[in-house]
Amino acid sequence: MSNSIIRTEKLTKSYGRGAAATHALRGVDLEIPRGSFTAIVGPSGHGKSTLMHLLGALDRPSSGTVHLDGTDLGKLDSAGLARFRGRKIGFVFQFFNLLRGLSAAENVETAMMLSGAPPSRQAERARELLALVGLAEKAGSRPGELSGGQQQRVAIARALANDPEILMMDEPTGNLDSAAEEEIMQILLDLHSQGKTVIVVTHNPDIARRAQAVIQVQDGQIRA
Ligand SMILES: Nc1ncnc2c1ncn2[C@@H]1O[C@H](COP(=O)(O)OP(=O)(O)OP(=O)(O)O)[C@@H](O)[C@H]1O
Repeated sequence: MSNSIIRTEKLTKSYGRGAAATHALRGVDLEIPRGSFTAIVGPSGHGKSTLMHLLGALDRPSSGTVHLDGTDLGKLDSAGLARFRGRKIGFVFQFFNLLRGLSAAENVETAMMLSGAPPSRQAERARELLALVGLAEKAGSRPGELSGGQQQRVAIARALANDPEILMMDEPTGNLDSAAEEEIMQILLDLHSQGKTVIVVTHNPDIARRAQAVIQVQDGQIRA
């Protein structure tokens, strides 16, 4: 097993065509070690989210390759890519993206719908994961009844539902106050110490300071 869980070569991504094209990534070579805690930082609009989307198989590059756990993502068709992504990666976004009409537990269970696990096991695992993020008491609450920090913890529990090796987050604390931000940070550090590979796109210097590795994206390239 390689020591890098993600490796990219000459990765580029352009949106649009011709004179109107935006060259969001312009040749990115990077490696992310298995089990590391990596922050992706850089000025707004310089390509961080685009990079995360390519690393996480949410989008395809214009050119170049991404190897994720030894698999060349460019060799997978759309269905294969979706399956691979579902197995390997849990995602957390800035605005939580929870389903408003469902309870916290049901939100976590939705991520397991395709796992084939029996519903009783899914319900049990949802409760275990909510307990892990300190929300055992709130399993029956809907997102509207939870604070921003609590909603983000539900989103983390959901991202962990299928026990992914990698957790990818785009500005997970961007919408939170500093107390909630610290709670989320502690959860991320715990997950990292349990062996998860944690990759966080962030403007938050506290997160970047506590990461093991920092990747600086500027003008669509990695700054050495
Ligand atoms: N779907 C899209 N269509 C067209 N242009 C896009 C698209 N997504 C991103 N871009 C452009 O690509 C460039 C990089 O955007 P990206 O979202 O990756 O930056 P970012 O560093 O994550 O920014 P922020 O910190 O503000 O979230 C920007 O110029 C943006 O306008």
